[in-house]
Amino acid sequence: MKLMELLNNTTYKVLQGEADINVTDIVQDSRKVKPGDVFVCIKGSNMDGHDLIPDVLKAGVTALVVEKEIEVPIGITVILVKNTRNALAHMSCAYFDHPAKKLKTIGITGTKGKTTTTYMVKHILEQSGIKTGLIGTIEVLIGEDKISSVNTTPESYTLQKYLKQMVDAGCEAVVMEVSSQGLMLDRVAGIEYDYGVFTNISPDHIGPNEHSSYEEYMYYKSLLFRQCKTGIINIDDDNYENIIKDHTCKIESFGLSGKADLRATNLVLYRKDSILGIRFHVEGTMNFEVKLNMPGEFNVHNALCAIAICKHFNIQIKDIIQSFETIKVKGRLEVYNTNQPYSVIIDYAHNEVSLKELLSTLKDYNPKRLVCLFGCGGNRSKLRRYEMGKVSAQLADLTIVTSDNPRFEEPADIIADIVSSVEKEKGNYISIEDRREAIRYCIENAIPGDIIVLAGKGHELYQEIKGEKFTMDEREILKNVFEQLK
Ligand SMILES: CC(=O)N[C@H]1[C@@H](OP(=O)(O)OP(=O)(O)OC[C@H]2O[C@@H](n3ccc(=O)[nH]c3=O)[C@H](O)[C@@H]2O)O[C@H](CO)[C@@H](O)[C@@H]1O[C@H](C)C(=O)N[C@@H](C)C(=O)N[C@H](CCC(=O)O)C(=O)O
Ligand SMILES: Nc1ncnc2c1ncn2[C@@H]1O[C@H](COP(=O)(O)OP(=O)(O)OP(=O)(O)O)[C@@H](O)[C@H]1O
Ligand SMILES: N[C@H](CCC[C@H](N)C(=O)O)C(=O)O
Ligand SMILES: [Mg+2]
Repeated sequence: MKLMELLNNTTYKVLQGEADINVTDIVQDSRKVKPGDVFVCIKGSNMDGHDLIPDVLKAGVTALVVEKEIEVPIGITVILVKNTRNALAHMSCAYFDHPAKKLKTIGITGTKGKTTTTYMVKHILEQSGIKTGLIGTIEVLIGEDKISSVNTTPESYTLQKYLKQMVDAGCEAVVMEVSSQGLMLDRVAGIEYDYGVFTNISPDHIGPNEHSSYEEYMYYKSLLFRQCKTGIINIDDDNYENIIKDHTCKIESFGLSGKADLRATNLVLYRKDSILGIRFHVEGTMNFEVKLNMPGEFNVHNALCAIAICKHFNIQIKDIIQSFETIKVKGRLEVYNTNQPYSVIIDYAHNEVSLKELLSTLKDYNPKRLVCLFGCGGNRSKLRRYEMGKVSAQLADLTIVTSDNPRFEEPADIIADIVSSVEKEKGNYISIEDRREAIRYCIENAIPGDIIVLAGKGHELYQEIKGEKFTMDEREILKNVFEQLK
């Protein structure tokens, strides 16, 4: 493909050579270049691509895209742009022939609920025969293909490649998580979303390599509403006005508030044997009753958000109703059917805020006992241990302290950190280092009416110990324990 065609939507200056040349591929990782490629130099958090120019020249690249003036041998084309990440995104759109324009695109941003809502949308759309690709924290789904994710929002070239694969696989729509880092680092530049969606915002992702302040975090999330046609927002969030500040799209809202265009009313928690869920009424631009097969009041927001999106796809109400009766999102308030008079839930809550929200919403079901099993990741913030220990001691009737990816730390040391704060709060607890044994203990000692939460691992299918990932699926562990109990 001609380099100048790739640069069609980018402002650039030719520093050396010619833009009217053929290039084979666009690459931003020196370890992946091949002769004939154009190398885009990106300054990252660990490495500056401009410093790797001698390596890529040796590997035979034809052209370089840079954001600072550099000197290289004659014969190589050098293109100067203001921002190489942005140029990479626009060049990738062109290279894959603008796949986003061939799909109905839904981008979801917010601190919590993105992953859950994407799966709800996919489930509803596919229930009505609309083939839908998905991109997010857990995986990328393209037809029958599943690719594990590295980032929630992939880097632009990879993202455009996935979108092209979706078009080729016959998808009509894509639903994807758009992280604030994705917006900040131009991973989604060049896409004009049909629907930009805001779930909620609270302080998170602030620190080295992420955002410098809450204001900055909010600012980057707000950018989605300058690159979509319709914005669908949670009007119950205190910060929604900051998020849609300077928006360029049409705005629609959802929420529990009477001002929302699409509202949920008459929320009723339900519990039948081991199954937990919530019923509510949808009012406003649509009107019907939903029985959601997932517990938790915040899932009403996620479900309402999914309905507000799917409304644009002319879905029949009966398909929406049916989807919510069968929905299951891997590791997000995933109710494991125990066939016993107590409930077991697998969830991804792995910090103070999510654990607090999770335990609080489950308490509304008036369990006989709320049992919370969790550990904390090794080589991660130590603060998490004290905070999660405190929350569990305050809200759960029994805390089972165990392991969650100890990585290079001693599991017993992590457990001791957590226990110190559970004890400080006078929480009722026991500790069992081996997570399998801890789960077994919970089930063997369950009493009717209990809600048992396995928190922190969610969709993860491994336990990481000393650099090695050992297979571990909490669903399998539960299945084995229940079989042995028969
Ligand atoms: C801080 C950050 O965002 N890092 C991401 C970023 O790496 P980076 O820009 O720092 O890259 P770098 O390693 O400094 O390298 C700079 C450049 O040199 C190149 N390079 C590097 C080494 C080399 O030998 N040769 C070479 O050419 C690199 O390809 C790159 O072009 O680009 C990588 C490839 O696209 C990402 O995988 C990586 O995400 C890391 C794993 C990460 O943890 N990111 C987090 C902060 C993140 O993005 N999280 C959000 C939200 C998660 C959520 O809440 O759900 C997400 O969307 O995932
Ligand atoms: N709307 C919501 N509000 C608050 N908490 C939520 C909401 N939805 C889900 N949660 C809780 O947060 C956890 C993560 O939810 P989910 O994966 O859907 O969010 P996310 O925005 O994709 O998060 P991440 O940035 O961690 O990928 C869930 O396991 C649940 O405990
Ligand atoms: N993105 C988070 C996920 C944590 C999940 C938990 N299971 C753990 O490993 O601590 C992290 O890497 O800190
Ligand atoms: Mg996510």
